[in-house]
Amino acid sequence: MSKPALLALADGTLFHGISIGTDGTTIGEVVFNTAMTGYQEILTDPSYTKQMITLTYPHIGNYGVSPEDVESHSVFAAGLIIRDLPLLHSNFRADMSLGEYLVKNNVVAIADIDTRKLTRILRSKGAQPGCIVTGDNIDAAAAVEKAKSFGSMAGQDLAKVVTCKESFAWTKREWKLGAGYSEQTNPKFHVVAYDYGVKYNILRMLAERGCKLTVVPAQTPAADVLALKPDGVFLSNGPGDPEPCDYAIKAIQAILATDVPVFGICLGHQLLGLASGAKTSKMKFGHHGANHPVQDLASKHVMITSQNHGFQVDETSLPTNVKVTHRSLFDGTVQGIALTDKPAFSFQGHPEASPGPNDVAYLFDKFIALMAERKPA
Ligand SMILES: NC(=O)CC[C@H](N)C(=O)O
Repeated sequence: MSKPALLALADGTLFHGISIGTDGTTIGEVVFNTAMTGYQEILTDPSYTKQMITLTYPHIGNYGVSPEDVESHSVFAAGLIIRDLPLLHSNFRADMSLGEYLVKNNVVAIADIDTRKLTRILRSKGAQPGCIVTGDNIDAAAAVEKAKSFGSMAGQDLAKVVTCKESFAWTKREWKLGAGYSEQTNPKFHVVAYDYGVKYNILRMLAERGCKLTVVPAQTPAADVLALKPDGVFLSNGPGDPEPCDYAIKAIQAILATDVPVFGICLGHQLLGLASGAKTSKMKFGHHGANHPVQDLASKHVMITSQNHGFQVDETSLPTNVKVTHRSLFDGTVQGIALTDKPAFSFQGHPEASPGPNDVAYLFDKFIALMAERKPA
């Protein structure tokens, strides 16, 4: 028999359901994600630190979990909120069910709640703190108070919390059916990647395109990075608010003073914006999903993209040497920028997908082309 569970929002709304993960209490910012698949990649994306994810697709867990489908070394999401966990999963790659995985990874999670109602609340009022409690005799008023105690994501520097402790090398390439992951044994470029909470598929896609990578902790000074003589510097995705990451902004400014190509994704995009003199702000409920249309303003192509962010680069704050390259067709917000006087550009969504469509993978090729231009074969 499943134990009861309660999701309490800071505004006092209560959702009664069942516990499908570990027993306990968790708090975080409640967001909704519209991806239909990819729950394991989402749970292990470090950008979700301190966030509880509502998946709007009603059946979550159909294909179980696989040890190969992780985006980092562990689960980072603060909790999972779903409509229905199927009794059975079916997938030749799976080694356990989603429920078993949640217990094994100490994730507090709730199912059997009206996720459509919850999403409508988050959409109209904005993302807000929540608390999941499991067990009998739950004190709902105490759960609402716990939710409120979370405060806001604004002002929280979480990149330095989730980053690697020491630098490491990465050579693993993209996953292929029948072959799994292979190694990059003949690299042409050396990329130093700042780890603000990096997703593995970004590293895999760079390795696939001929890079060997040195992943460095978020607070590594620019001088140490430049001493590694990189052909390019990558700024990763990551959790929290970009604005308090002053060490990163300072390091990026020092790297921009050279002619080394720079590519940023998500938090890395926001940090490139801040380092260039732009401002960032918190969005109402952000973008989380795998079905967001974004336009490349140069080619006019519209791509369906993977998204996961709650902050944005403010267009009106952009200095004259930064141009907008991509725009969200949902709300018109900035989705990509490029410096006009430096080989530096960034994307707000997730070109590495995982989960999601691969429409924006060409940005990795663009980064490779910038490095190749500077370092002819
Ligand atoms: N995926 C990310 O890198 C997210 C960036 C940032 N934490 C935001 O929420 O906007």
